[in-house]
Amino acid sequence: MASEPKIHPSAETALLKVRSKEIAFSRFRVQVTAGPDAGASQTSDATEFVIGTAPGNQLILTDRAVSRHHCVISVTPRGFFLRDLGSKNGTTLSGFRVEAAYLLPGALLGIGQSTLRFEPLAEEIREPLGDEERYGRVLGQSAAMRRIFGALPRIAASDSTVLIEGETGTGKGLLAEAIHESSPRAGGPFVVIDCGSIPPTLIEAELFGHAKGAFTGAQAARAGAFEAARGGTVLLDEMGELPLDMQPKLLRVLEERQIRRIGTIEPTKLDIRVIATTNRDLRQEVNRGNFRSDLYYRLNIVRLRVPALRERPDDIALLTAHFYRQLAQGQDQSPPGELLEAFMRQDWPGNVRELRGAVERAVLMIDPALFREAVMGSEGADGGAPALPAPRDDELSLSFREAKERAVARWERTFLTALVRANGGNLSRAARAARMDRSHLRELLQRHGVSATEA
Ligand SMILES: Nc1ncnc2c1ncn2[C@@H]1O[C@H](COP(=O)(O)OP(=O)(O)OP(=O)(O)O)[C@@H](O)[C@H]1O
Repeated sequence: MASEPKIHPSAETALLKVRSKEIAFSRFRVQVTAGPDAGASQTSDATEFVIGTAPGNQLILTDRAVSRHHCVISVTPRGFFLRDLGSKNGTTLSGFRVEAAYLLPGALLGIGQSTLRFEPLAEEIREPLGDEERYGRVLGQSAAMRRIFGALPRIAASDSTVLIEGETGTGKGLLAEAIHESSPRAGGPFVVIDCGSIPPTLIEAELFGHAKGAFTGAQAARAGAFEAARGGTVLLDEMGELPLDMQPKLLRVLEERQIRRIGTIEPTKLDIRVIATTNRDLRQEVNRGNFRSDLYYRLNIVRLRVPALRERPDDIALLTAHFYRQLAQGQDQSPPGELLEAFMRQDWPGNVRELRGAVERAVLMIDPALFREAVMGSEGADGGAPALPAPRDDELSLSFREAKERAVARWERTFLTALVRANGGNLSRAARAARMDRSHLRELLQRHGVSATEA
């Protein structure tokens, strides 16, 4: 993602104001002054304004040299931020090609054959901020998260398709689950389909199911994930990874609300709600030809963008305290001040997931008993090798994905500690023994707080 340049501080705050119960942001107008759409003009009514030829954009142009989702203008605390969305012919500002820039009043943008004039208005739009610092199991006290919490009750009550965007580890999956749990479908199933991890050859059968004998190995009829989610919600996780040839089939399901198992002719009616998550900008994927525009349009009914943790440092203390309470089992329940201070200074490229891992390591370092338990595990049946720890009671209420994530992290730590110990604390020997790349092992050890000597 393009880094945001600094602008004069006086231009800040006027654009996006956070008050105790609401957030207010300035409106602006974009007018086409030259090109095939000359005379067209549009005023913003949200914090994002997308310009391109696809339906669903805020300003839709017919100019054939313009991409489907060409560029976006966002209202940020620092200014009106213009970003090219990987368009084919690029975006210019006063004759210079730009990836991203802050716009000043009267700025002239060049896209395709068209020239557009940007003008801020003296009007503002207000949106409510939630009072609560949580929604279901999703915590947050930053304005960005409270803005999402403010919108969620309405979103959860509806049956609309939701697209959740955000970097890895920002909590998209947790948010999707919270929407399901506070929706009228809460009593129904919540089925997660990880589009990124199912091999392309299996994905159709996983989603739609199959009839008996539909292909070699199909000994019995089997329902797919969509049928399993009847009366509930389907989470299409990592939607951007869905192979292109599957996309029209999924589009049909969303449009017709019915599926056909592989090998059957009769359609089955579905009563499901769809939530999709992605850590890619699907608009860029549409421009690149990796994602179908019509499917994006179908998914993009309600769009939520979960900000990266570095964009909402106000959440770090709350999340650290929460994870600390969860993990420190019976110890002094508040995280040490120095830990918080150190955490506040970090960038967290792995977002909340990385923060959780760091808290877990810190807790283990502080409590030798917990550390021993994690390292020794319970004795396995295979002659004393540390077994994968059994799930803790509190983990049984987690989603399968989350519980597995935690178990794998614990197993990794157990394995690495034993590996380093068995090799006299020597990194190179340990890497050779485990047939691992030395720098990869070093990185893993650092992540888990296990030390080894470099020599
Ligand atoms: N706001 C939050 N409050 C409490 N826990 C959170 C929050 N955000 C994330 N987490 C925790 O962080 C971890 C990662 O969250 P999650 O799997 O939902 O992220 P994601 O954005 O879906 O990641 P990916 O794109 O990699 O699938 C989980 O353990 C989740 O419970």
